[in-house]
Amino acid sequence: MTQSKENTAPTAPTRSQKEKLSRSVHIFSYVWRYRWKFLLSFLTLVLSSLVFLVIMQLPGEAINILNGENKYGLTTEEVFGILAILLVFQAPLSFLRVRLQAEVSERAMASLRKDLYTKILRLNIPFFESNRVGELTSRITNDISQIQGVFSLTLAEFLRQIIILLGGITYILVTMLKLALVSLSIFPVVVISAMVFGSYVRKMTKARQEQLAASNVIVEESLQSISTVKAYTNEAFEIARYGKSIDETVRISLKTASARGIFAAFIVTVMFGALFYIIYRAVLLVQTGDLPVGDLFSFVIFTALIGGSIASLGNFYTEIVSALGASDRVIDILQSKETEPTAKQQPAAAPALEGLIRYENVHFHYPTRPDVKVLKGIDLTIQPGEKVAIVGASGSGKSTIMKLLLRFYPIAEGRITVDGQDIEDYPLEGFRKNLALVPQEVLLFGGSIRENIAYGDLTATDEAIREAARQANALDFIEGFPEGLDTVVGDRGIQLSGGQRQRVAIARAILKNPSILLLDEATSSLDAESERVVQEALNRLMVGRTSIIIAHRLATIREVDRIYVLENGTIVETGTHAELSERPDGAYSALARLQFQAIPD
Ligand SMILES: Nc1ncnc2c1ncn2[C@@H]1O[C@H](COP(=O)(O)OP(=O)(O)OP(=O)(O)O)[C@@H](O)[C@H]1O
Repeated sequence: MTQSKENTAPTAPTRSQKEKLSRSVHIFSYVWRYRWKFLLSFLTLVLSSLVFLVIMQLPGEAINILNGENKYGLTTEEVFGILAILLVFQAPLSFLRVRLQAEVSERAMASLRKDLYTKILRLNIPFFESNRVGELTSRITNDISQIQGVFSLTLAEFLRQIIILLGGITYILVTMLKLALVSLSIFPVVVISAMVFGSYVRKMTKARQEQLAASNVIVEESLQSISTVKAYTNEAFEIARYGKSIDETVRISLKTASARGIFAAFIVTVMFGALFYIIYRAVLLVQTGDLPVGDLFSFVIFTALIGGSIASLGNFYTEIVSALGASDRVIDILQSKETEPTAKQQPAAAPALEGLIRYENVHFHYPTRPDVKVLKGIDLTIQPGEKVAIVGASGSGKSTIMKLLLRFYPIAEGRITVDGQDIEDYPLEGFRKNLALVPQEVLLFGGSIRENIAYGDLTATDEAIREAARQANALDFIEGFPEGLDTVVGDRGIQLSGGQRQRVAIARAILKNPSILLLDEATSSLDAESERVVQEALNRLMVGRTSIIIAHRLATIREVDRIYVLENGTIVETGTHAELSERPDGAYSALARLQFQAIPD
């Protein structure tokens, strides 16, 4: 039961911003690995911002010199000379800053992405059942991009704007106190009202994004199962669903646009109104001789800089807050405890198993559905090299028996032993190396056929891959393609038929050379010829290995050593095909009759 509780992670618990901030230290540790470059980039940022502030004072000073009111005792040539030197000086600073920031953020986020992916792959199967794959991918792509945005740009720009803000205020306070006091009494009012307004607009923008994301999910889902959509002629239904969702996006967008429009009008009127009022006061000061004209010029420049930096702070705040949310979600996964034991925790050596399999009173329910008992006391013994089949109605628990042997889930009660030892006691990776699974629906990875076969043994030689393909009866059709083993399959390549895909999967299993073989027979029947070549390949694959076959068609399992008939999670009959067929009232005969009726040929 505790298991199922844990499974609800990582649909993040709501945390306060403060908690998120302290948790994000973990993400910061990735950046801190490059601390010298990180600090150097900040140093160049501070320097270039200060240089920028100095540069901005010089045009005003030039005007003061024109009017004979110069403050620093410099000539026009000297002012422009300093300007030129500063411009040249800031050039390498700017370059270094951009380059260092990119380097730190790219490298740090690359390590974070790798760690996150490693972690996700090590999570156990129940975790994947309680989390949508789309959400997990979005952690690696969108969330980390958002965090990267903060480290590559936002933090630096934020700091730069703060420096400009503080530097600018200090400058006008020191050089023109009276005027500064006028503007500082007006600015905060404007800024605070802008911020309140801004936060409303941001909230609406977020709602729009979420609605748009919901629409995209519709596109994604329908395209993923496009053949189902078409087979059920549900195009019109999907179009209507998408249309409705998009219309909602438009509605929210327009509401946001109204708010943004009012905001824009407000900013233009109030901000510029305030600015002009301040300039008006400044002109009065010039008229009374209290302010040099050049200072008025500088004042306008600095007020604009201060205004600009205040306006940008709100945006940075939003970006930082949403990156905190993103990092919180990433950390949830990084710290999730639902991992499989890795080689680091257990000795990695792969035991060479004989393949004596024993289920002892195995009871099981899925962690996500603790109330539904799927297996109710399974007992069975399979000798090394034996071939057995499990048959039974859909949902009776056949696949579950296999999944337990693969150690996808912890067993509730009872145990499974292989070669006399509890499977839980073997190092997981080493244990699984002894098993190969040929699944019902073979999904190939995008890539060449060669890569797909080599998935069974990444170190296999070309010769071994070819031999495996030959034994799997796959070499002929592979060589029929102009590119042979290098033929690309999957989304961007050629689509293989069901029988061809199965033979690639068989070749993969042959290459893995396991002592235990798990065959989940395809439900969809192949045509007679494909069926024959696939069956032949399977027979070859099973020689000398303990094999468990989930059979959907009884015709394919006449030759097995033993058949187990499963009903509602219990084994109700055991025997060879001949033995079981002799019991006309038995469960096996009933299944056989059902199939005979279903396929009347
Ligand atoms: N991941 C899962 N989470 C929760 N319940 C599951 C899960 N997988 C299977 N079940 C349930 O467990 C029961 C047994 O499923 P299982 O897949 O083992 O049956 P099966 O005999 O292999 O069926 P089929 O012949 O249709 O493949 C079913 O009631 C199913 O709904």
